[in-house]
Amino acid sequence: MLELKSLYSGYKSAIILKDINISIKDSESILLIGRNGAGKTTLLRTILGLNKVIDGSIYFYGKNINKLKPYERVRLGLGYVPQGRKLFPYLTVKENLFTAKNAFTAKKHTIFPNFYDYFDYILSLFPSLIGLLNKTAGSLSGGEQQLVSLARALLTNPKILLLDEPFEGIQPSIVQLILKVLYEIRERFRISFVIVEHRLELIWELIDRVYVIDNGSILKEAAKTDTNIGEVLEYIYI
Ligand SMILES: Nc1ncnc2c1ncn2[C@@H]1O[C@H](COP(=O)(O)OP(=O)(O)OP(=O)(O)O)[C@@H](O)[C@H]1O
Repeated sequence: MLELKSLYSGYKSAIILKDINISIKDSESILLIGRNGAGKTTLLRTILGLNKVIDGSIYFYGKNINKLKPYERVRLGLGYVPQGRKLFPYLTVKENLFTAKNAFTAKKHTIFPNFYDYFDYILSLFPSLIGLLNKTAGSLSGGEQQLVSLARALLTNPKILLLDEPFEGIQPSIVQLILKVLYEIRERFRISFVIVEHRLELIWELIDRVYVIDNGSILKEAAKTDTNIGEVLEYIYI
């Protein structure tokens, strides 16, 4: 489904990611771990097109998407829940959620052909957002904003969802709600996840493979069922 081949990327001032090779099959999910500044966020941003590919390729269902703009990638099926939510603070919650509409209609949803039916379904997963629809996103708490960010990404109808530290600074009841939603959408729509998270106990059931990123390169990788998985997970403590 998603393949990164000898990928180099970074910022104008520096090459951060070096020779990244990752391959994700349909309905498979991965965890990215690594110390602060290792390049995890840069990797998610590069997959989404927010950082330019310097060398190498990104394939999505066999199509090279290197040159596509972020909105075009979202229309193909890449969803993103960025670190720090990145909502439009002066737009209402409803307006933030409706920014997903064009990406939704760009492709067929297997169960919900109509955006408004799908919108009602997604809202039913986040009942606490119903009373907040007309509030500005910037006036919400951090946890509520994270729910809006996740709901917005889901409304684009992603085939793969990139989640950058989705539980950072979130209270336990909202952490549990986010997990419940992720389990439900995985069961129902078989979507894949790329998760950056250091609290293994939260996401262990959701993932199939772990990659350790260090200084912009992949240092180790293992499937959950591999015998060396314990050795790979030790890097979470570094
Ligand atoms: N806008 C930028 N311009 C230049 N360098 C940047 C920029 N943003 C990040 N970097 C650098 O890129 C490197 C990787 O940062 P990145 O945010 O991808 O790491 P990370 O693994 O996600 O870290 P964390 O766990 O702290 O979120 C760091 O050295 C960082 O300083």
